[in-house]
Formats: sequence, C-alpha cells, structure tokens
Amino acid sequence: MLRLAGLSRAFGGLKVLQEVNLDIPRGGIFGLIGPNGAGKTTVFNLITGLLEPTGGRIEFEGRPLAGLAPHQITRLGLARTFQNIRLFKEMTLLDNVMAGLHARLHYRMHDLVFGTPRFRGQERQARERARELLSWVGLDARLDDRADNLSYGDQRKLELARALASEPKLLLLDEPVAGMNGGEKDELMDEVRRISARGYTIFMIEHDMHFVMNLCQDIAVLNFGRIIARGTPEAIRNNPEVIEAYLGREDEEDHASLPEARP
Ligand SMILES: Nc1ncnc2c1ncn2[C@@H]1O[C@H](COP(=O)(O)OP(=O)(O)OP(=O)(O)O)[C@@H](O)[C@H]1O
Repeated sequence: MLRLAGLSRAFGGLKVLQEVNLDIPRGGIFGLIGPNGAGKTTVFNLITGLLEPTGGRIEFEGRPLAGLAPHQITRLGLARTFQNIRLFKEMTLLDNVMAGLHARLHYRMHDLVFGTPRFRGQERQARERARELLSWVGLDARLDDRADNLSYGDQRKLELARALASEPKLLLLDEPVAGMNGGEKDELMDEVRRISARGYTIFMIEHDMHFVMNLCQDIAVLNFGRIIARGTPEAIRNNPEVIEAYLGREDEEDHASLPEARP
C-alpha cells in the first residue's frame, strides 16, 4: 500500500534518513520504533508532504507522492496525528471533527452563504458522521465540550477522531500514547484495534513498547536513519542489533529495555 524506496533526507550535513526501504501492506497495524532522534517523525513528515526527500521516492497505492502538497496527499487517503497535539482548542469536540470532515464536503460558497438544502443536508450528515467517529474513541458523551477541557489523553483521542474524518485508507499515528496514563493506554489499544478491524491500515510510531508489541503484527526498527530490523514483535524483541540499539544508548533510560508483551 505504501512504499518507501531508497528514501533519504538530510538537514544540511546531517543525514537523518539514509536509503530507507519499507513496504507497508494493506490491512493490519504496522509499527516503526527506534531510539530518540532516529528519524521516525521525519519519515512521517516526508510521507505527508511536510518535507521533501533529498533522495528516493514514496509511493502510495502505486502512485508517486513527489511534488504533492500535504492537502493533496490527504485527499489520496492518508491522514496523520501529530506528536504535539494540534487541535482547535477553543472549539467543541464536534466542531474539531467537523473541521476534518469539511475537506470532504461538496458544496459551493453559494450553498454556504444562502444555507441551501444541499448545504444543510451535508452539514447534517457531517454532524452524524462526526458523532460516530467520536463514539469510536469513546468521546461521544462530550460532543459540546471545548477541546481544551479534555485531559491530555482525551485530546489525543480527539485528534485521532479528527484524522479519521478525512476518510483515510492509511492512518499514521505519531506517538499516540505519549502522555497517557495506563488506563488511557489500554482504552486506546482497544480503540485502535477496533479501528483497524473496520478496514483502516494503521502505521504508528511509538516509544511505548508494551503498546507497540501488543498491537502491531509487523514492526520495523530505525536507528541512525537506517532500518536495522523488520519482523514480528517476537523477532524484534530478540534481535541482537535491536537490543544493542536500545541498550547501547545511555540517554535512553525510559526506552532501555524491550519488555515482554502481556499475553
Ligand atoms: N527541520 C529540521 N531541521 C533540522 N534538523 C531536523 C529537522 N527535523 C528533524 N531534525 C533532526 O533529525 C533527527 C531526527 O529527528 P526525528 O524527529 O525524525 O527523530 P525521531 O526518531 O522522530 O525522534 P523522537 O523519537 O525523539 O521523536 C534529529 O537529529 C533532529 O534534530
């Protein structure tokens, strides 16, 4: 579904990604892990058109993404959440998700200004869909709350609902459980599983090993801008090069081990 071929990116003399090759098949939940600064977010920024590669190419469903603007890439069916939450904080939950849906609506300025039946019909449908998406992440009881009244964990869930509003085929999640407590992580794990079961392909970057190892069937490891391993959670956990990448860095206190997945 998504192919990265010889993908490279440098910032000045700093080679952040070096000839990354990665094929992400349709369906399932794919994880990209790696120590801080390995280049993971840069991979997402290249895929979503926020950055241009300095080498190599990206194809989505066989179509090269080179030269496309981020909104054009979104229209092809690719959506993402960000490591640093980006919500409309003073707007309600419903309006935040509706904002994501508007990219897909088909009315003209005329319809909007005059409140035509076409406009009203589409708005009604959008509101229903927004409600449904909020229920997928367990926030449907708080439709009219302001986004900034949510806990940090719930703001992340709202971001996920908003990303789903663009009807993506592939959903990129950048550290979805960062800042969440244990209970929130477990809830999100169930919600991501259910979203995946609805037919969305999911590609996540995540530092929380328990979350990644339990959720992803297929994991790649990035270290210093190169893919050093790819495989099942079991294979990744036992890969000596991966263990070395994590254990070999003293600044990685919270990532210093690859814990066993809970059954
Ligand atoms: N716009 C930029 N300009 C210059 N350097 C950058 C830029 N974006 C990223 N970098 C550098 O590229 C390297 C990789 O960063 P990136 O954010 O992709 O890593 P990461 O694996 O996502 O890290 P983390 O797990 O900490 O989020 C870092 O050394 C970072 O400082």
